[in-house]
Amino acid sequence: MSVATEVMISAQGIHKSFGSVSVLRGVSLELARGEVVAIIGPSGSGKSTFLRCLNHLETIDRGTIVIEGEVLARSEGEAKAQYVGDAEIRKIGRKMGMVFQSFNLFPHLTVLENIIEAPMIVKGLKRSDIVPKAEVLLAKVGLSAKRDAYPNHLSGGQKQRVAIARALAMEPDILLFDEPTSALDPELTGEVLRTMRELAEEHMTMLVVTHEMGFAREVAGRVIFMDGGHVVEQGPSEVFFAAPRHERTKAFLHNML
Ligand SMILES: Nc1ncnc2c1ncn2[C@@H]1O[C@H](COP(=O)(O)OP(=O)(O)OP(=O)(O)O)[C@@H](O)[C@H]1O
Repeated sequence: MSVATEVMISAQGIHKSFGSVSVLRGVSLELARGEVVAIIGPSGSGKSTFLRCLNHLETIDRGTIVIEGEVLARSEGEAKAQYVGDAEIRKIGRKMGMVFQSFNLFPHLTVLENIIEAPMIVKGLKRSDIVPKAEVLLAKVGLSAKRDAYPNHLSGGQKQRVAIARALAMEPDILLFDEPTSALDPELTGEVLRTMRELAEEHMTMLVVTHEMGFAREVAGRVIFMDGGHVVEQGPSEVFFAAPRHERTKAFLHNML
């Protein structure tokens, strides 16, 4: 019996400029439930901008974004994209959690408070309901002992694991990672990648912008190579790395591997 693939993210023909600089020039991507997809490419190719467009941290100029069947923005032909109303944007936004390169933890809150803040404020959950869940998440990322510490007493790798726990506390269906290990010293990337690998093994749907070719090769099921605001090439990771087809992909991988 075949099981229909559930499309979690559908982005079609996304265009985005900052002033006169055209950063995304017709980027399309589909992500199915449980997929782990890595987006790789040279600096400035538009990877982070694309991710930020998906969860409305940036607005698109043209194209269509549908999240779990719900339209976020759509454009007819060459027309400017039209967004749905604010309440729908917020509802769609809650389907996605985001982990940033720079962690973005609240420095004046403890680890636990960082994790429970959004569920309490955005979802209106009671502290007594969310604290036990936060403690389970802290155990999951291996940081139970840091429950009451402040972020400035944590290593970069620990901060990023708190940021992952914080994103998970909102129970998103999709996790977006924007270069989660790029700000870390090399010896600290492993612990964060391990946490991400565990999430992948639990079939979390993940879209990961990364410079970590090892992660893209070993954990991602599919790899997308972006350059100059275009998707140049994509494919199952084992095929992508074994036999890249485009010269630009080959040159990029040659420099990275
Ligand atoms: N808010 C902004 N205002 C103006 N230009 C921006 C803005 N955000 C991104 N850009 C520009 O868009 C281009 C693409 O940036 P983006 O961060 O998406 O690239 P990237 O592929 O993620 O690069 P990196 O791997 O270095 O993070 C760059 O030229 C960048 O300067």
